[in-house]
Amino acid sequence: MTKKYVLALDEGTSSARAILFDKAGEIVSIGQREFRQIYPNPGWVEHDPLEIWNVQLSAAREALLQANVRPEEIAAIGIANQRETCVVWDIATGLPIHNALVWQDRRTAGVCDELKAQGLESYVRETTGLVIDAYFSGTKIAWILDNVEGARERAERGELAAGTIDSWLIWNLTEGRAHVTDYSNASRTMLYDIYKAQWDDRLLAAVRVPRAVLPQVRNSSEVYGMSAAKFFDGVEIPVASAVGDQQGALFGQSCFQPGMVKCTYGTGCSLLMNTGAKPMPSRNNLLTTVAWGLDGKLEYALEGLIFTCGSVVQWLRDELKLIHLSSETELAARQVPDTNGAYFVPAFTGLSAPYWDQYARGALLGITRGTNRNHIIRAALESMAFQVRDVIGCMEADSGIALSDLNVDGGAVSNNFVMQFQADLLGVPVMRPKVVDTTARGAAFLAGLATGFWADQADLANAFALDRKFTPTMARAEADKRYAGWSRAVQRSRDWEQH
Ligand SMILES: Nc1ncnc2c1ncn2[C@@H]1O[C@H](COP(=O)(O)OP(=O)(O)O)[C@@H](O)[C@H]1O
Ligand SMILES: O=P(O)(O)OC[C@H](O)CO
Repeated sequence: MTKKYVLALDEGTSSARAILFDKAGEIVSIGQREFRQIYPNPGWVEHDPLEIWNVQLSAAREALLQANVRPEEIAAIGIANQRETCVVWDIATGLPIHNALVWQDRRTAGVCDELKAQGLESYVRETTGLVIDAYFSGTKIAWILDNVEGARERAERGELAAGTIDSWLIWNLTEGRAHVTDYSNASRTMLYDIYKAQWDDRLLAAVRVPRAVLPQVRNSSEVYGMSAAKFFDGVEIPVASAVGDQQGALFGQSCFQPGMVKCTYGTGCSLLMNTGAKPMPSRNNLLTTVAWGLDGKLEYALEGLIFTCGSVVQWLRDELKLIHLSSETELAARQVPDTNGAYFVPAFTGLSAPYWDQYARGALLGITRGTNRNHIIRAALESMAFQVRDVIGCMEADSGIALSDLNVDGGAVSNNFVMQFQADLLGVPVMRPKVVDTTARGAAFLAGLATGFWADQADLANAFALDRKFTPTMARAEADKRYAGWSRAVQRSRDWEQH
């Protein structure tokens, strides 16, 4: 039977999506399921790994059903995952020993302070390209081993497996036949030497993660195993890619050349600049990370990561109940010409790039008796764009490349107000593609390349089709004035949580 499609599993922070792509790189159908966000304590965020696996599988089946596609027609399955979120499970039963600790979870902030006190900061940066922060997986894996009775001993005996969500999904899809991850996901653990492409013994010892629990690190585009027959009507499908979702978006936007940048507005936001075959160290608190590994060769990226982006809108909806639907924010923001001097710093889980302040907390500043609902909604939306401007400034300084335009994607780019404000603030056009599910497209491309569905990257380089270009209209002086207010607001939110 001719293979007509690739199935991408996009396991994000808020939902699990499954998207079928055809040979032209166009979307054929989408299955999507949300899953529970679990907040056991302030600053703690968990997901139920079994729920993730179940919703991901049903999203995949839904995508097939919707388009009336038979499993035999699928060339490969690719995976793009929320990164850093980690699971520890029992090899014999395949059951998790604890909920997944999500990338947003701050419970290991104190451990990170200790690692800094041990003087490991420059070593971590020079080895992993990262800063020491609770965001990364390493200290989360150690926390689970230390807090589930008997787990550490069992881990040392090789009875447990740990991994990011890609590993967890591959393990389940292959029914335990593969315990693997890819270079891009490994590079988010704070345990992986991105220069030598191997787990780093000094960091494994310092963070206290036994090597035995870790997955084998493989190419981002490679067949890791076949999905078990029972999942797709008796048909086994090659599981052929794994990539961190942000890196997946870089690939899905066909940013294959050094200097190309994409910005994904999801729950969090991540800007990645392709820096080619050499890691580019940052002097401005950005991260150096693996973009992907192909045929044993690593390519790298510079990353500006923003913890809280689209989730401000979920917060307005679910906690403040200022809106019923995310899309209402656009209309509300347009009701007012500006925020009336208000700034919202969404440091719900501390501040990431370029501040890396674990103890910053959210702040609403500059409010007066005249501040209304629309001003607050507008300030929340503007915060996404201000944070992106923070990062772009650092990226330009590090790379010496001035941004000419910004390629965007992710769930929040449907908000035209945010996109226009972003263009105004940066003073460059914002380019929104027709396919904003670029994360999934990256995973599909990588899986399709591994199985010969697409011949090579050149086949994919022209896949970018523009939906809308947002051109800056705000005077530069006005944009700079508003940005200066943002910078002052950020300073007020810093080092708030007592520690
Ligand atoms: N119209 C909108 N305006 C602003 N934000 C939105 C809008 N629609 C969705 N979002 C935000 O986009 C995020 C979801 O984007 P998505 O790329 O699906 O995220 P993830 O991959 O993290 O699950 C949510 O945080 C949501 O609040
Ligand atoms: O789920 P997303 O798309 O917000 O992505 C989360 C990032 O991968 C976290 O590093």
